[in-house]
Amino acid sequence: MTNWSARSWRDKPIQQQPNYTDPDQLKTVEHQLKTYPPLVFAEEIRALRTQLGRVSQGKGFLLQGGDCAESFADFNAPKIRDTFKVILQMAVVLTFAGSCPVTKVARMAGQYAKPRSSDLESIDGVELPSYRGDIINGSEFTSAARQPDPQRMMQAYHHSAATLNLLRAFAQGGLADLHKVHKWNMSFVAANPLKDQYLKVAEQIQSALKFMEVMGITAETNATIHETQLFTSHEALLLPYEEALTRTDTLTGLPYDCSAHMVWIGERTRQLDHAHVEFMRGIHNPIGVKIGPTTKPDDVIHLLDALNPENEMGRMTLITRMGAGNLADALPALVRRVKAEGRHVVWSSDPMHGNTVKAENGLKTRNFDAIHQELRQFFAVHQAEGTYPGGVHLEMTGEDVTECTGGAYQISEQDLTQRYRTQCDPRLNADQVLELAFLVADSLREARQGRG
Ligand SMILES: O=C[C@H](O)[C@H](O)COP(=O)(O)O
Ligand SMILES: C=C(OP(=O)(O)O)C(=O)O
Ligand SMILES: [Mn+2]
Repeated sequence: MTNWSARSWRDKPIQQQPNYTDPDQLKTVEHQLKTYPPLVFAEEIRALRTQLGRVSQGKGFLLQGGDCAESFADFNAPKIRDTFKVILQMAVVLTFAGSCPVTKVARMAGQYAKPRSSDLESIDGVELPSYRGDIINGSEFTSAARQPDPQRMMQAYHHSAATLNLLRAFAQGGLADLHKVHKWNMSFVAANPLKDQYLKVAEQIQSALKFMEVMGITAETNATIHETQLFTSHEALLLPYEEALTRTDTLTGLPYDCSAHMVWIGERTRQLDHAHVEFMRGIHNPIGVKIGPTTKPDDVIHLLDALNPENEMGRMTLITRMGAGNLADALPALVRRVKAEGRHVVWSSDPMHGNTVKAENGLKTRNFDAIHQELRQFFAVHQAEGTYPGGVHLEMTGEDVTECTGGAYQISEQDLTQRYRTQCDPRLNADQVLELAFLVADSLREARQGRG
């Protein structure tokens, strides 16, 4: 790797960073973080890369999801448990529909830094710096809270460590038992106003589980029924933090960003000659890049050249976030070019960020039908181009929030104020996530027809 170091990004232009006023305080925090244990182990990161390599070949599916922004205030076991549960519930439906392994990657245990459209927020004539995620500043609309504070990086580290600890316990300690997860899904279906739509798939899963049980494949005899593997991810936006957690793996001698298994570059910070691309090109994690509706085929190829010059499998996930109205026009040219050049990528769909609208009461929201439509179009484009729709990337929570409109419970714009709790963007609630899983089950089944 030519002229790369974990700090070489510092010589490049950079977007979306806080202005820390006390450079000594920042240095102290960075120094401290560099001495702390990594949050994840390089061998786990390689395991995820291997799985994503299989996904890129059409032999699996990627499910990535969680909060838009995790919050320090909302940091508790039920919240972590409920999001974990809903990721697993969705994964069971997709595993069955696709007849393939589903790689689960949470936007958790580190999703604390946010890029913003505007540097300033103004309320009733008062203007303050925008909230940029709990790792940077506070969301309360006061001048004190909005000051970026480097100490928040330490808090983010400790919150991430505790979250990971609980996720690992849930994944291995019995909460991921396939039968349990399926029972939750049956309860979801039974209570849902549109249950007739979802019942068929749920009953098919029920029969498959029954068949396995009769054949002697049970939680007692088979660990895969009882346990699962959940990886973590976040947008690697705050580079002083990511640099401090980048470590040289003793087994391979290669640098890994050990703040999470997978990290991604956002739509706003993926300029080729800027700091984020520079940082990401040198770490050996699997990485994602968000791809918006104005992206040109050349842009994608240049990004792949910079970030994956050896065209290694499992390294790159292209996360398209086009908007339901744009995807059918914008995606085919990108897919064709990547295919023509024989590049190995996982194509994943983020149907959230291109579908954000402002409700009449001023709250940011997204409509369930637009989200579903973008996903359907994503599958349709790949079907038409003979490429593989490899994953979905969702902003979601296990909580019963009212942030996205629509779905079987027909959340209206007026309902949004009831339980609007997000720190940043509107998330699908548990019911909406599962509905989406059942609705895309058919598209996934079709996409996977004839694949091993
Ligand atoms: O999560 C993504 C971005 O941070 C978010 O969509 C930006 O939102 P904004 O347009 O309110 O700044
Ligand atoms: C900031 C995000 O997305 P994008 O970069 O696609 O806007 C996000 O995933 O929260
Ligand atoms: Mn978001």
